[in-house]
Amino acid sequence: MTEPKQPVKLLVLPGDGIGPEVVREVGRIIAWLEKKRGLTFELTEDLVGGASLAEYGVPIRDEVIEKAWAADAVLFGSVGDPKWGHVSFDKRPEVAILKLRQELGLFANLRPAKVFDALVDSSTLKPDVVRGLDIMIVRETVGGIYFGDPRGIETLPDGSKRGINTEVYTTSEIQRVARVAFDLARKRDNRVCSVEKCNVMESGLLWKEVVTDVHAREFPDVALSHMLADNCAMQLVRNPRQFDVLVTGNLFGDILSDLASMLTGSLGMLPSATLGAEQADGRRPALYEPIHGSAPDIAGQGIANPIAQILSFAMLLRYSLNLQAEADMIEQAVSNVLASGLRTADIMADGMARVGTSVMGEAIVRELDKLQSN
Ligand SMILES: NC(=O)C1=CN([C@@H]2O[C@H](COP(=O)(O)OP(=O)(O)OC[C@H]3O[C@@H](n4cnc5c(N)ncnc54)[C@H](O)[C@@H]3O)[C@@H](O)[C@H]2O)C=CC1
Ligand SMILES: CC(C)CC(=O)C(=O)O
Ligand SMILES: [Mg+2]
Repeated sequence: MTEPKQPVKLLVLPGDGIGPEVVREVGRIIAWLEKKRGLTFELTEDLVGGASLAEYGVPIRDEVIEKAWAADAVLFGSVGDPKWGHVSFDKRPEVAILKLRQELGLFANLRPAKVFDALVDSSTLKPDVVRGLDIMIVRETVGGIYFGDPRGIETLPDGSKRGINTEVYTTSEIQRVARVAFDLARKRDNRVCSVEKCNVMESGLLWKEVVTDVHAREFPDVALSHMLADNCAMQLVRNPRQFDVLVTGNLFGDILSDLASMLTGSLGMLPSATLGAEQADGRRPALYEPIHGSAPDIAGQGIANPIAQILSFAMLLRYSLNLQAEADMIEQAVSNVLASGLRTADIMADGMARVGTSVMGEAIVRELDKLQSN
């Protein structure tokens, strides 16, 4: 993969709650890359989620999907606002991210749970259990129970109701995400654990069969294991080091990655990349977002941790633009700032200096300056 044609076209969708607060901090890093690394970015910003509902009456416009296709990559904040709790299900702010994933075919959501040395004491687990921990969760994102039919809320003859969602996975949906996981494993510790509930779900049984088949045919050199999702939740807390790459469906991946974030210290630390299929012209649609949501409980206070968003941007540089040196620099700058003792509230510990969102962002840019001059 060669480095990108310039200017790099980014669609920036800050969204709701803390989304705009943490995306703003990426803006500083983009400005730094332009000034100090000679890169040029063409940024297009638009509204999604509750912000779009307020302005346009829909969580996302078709025009925004078109802009996402035209961009080299999408940088997404988060969506969701309790203010819109009354709207019908298909108009909720969260539809914006579901629709982007589905329309762009973003099926492989990479959620790395990596523990920074400086944060071993912030983890929910003992330092020795998490030191050096580096897990990659590969979550399928356009199938499964978030999208299956039938769905809805039906009124029964007696006036009571039933809510329905359906877990559906097809062979090809499982094959393509399994290939992503096996490919990633080959560049890491060469181990994949596939997670489902084949003991009680047919979709899980098919998942296991297809992953086993893809492994045997295409990736026999990678060590493959299987685990039921409930056990996996427990094992992630008991002994997370047993995992290298986890591959799983939409719902289990959503839950297990929020759980894994606490091994790293906070939900505010976990970035993600969501990748689609390579197109005929060689381009691959991709969206980068933290795994957290809009955090309405802390929105507007300037205290959100911007690191998950900043690390998501580092993933964008790595996966969509092949700017490995710049991605490495950002990750190193985050590591150095944490080592210097700065902490947002969510990762605060005794003896450390508590800072807000923008001071953390500024400190990371200062650290980039130091790395550049070394
Ligand atoms: N991709 C997306 O846009 C996502 C959207 N959501 C939506 O976000 C809204 C809020 O959902 P919640 O369940 O509260 O999950 P959440 O992820 O927004 O927050 C959960 C907890 O983690 C904290 N937290 C999250 N990010 C943080 C950060 N960067 N720094 C410090 N603390 C942080 C929050 O303050 C809260 O206490 C909902 O509407 C939900 O649907 C949730 C997850 C993903
Ligand atoms: C659609 C999102 C709100 C679901 C979610 O929590 C996520 O993708 O992490
Ligand atoms: Mg989630």
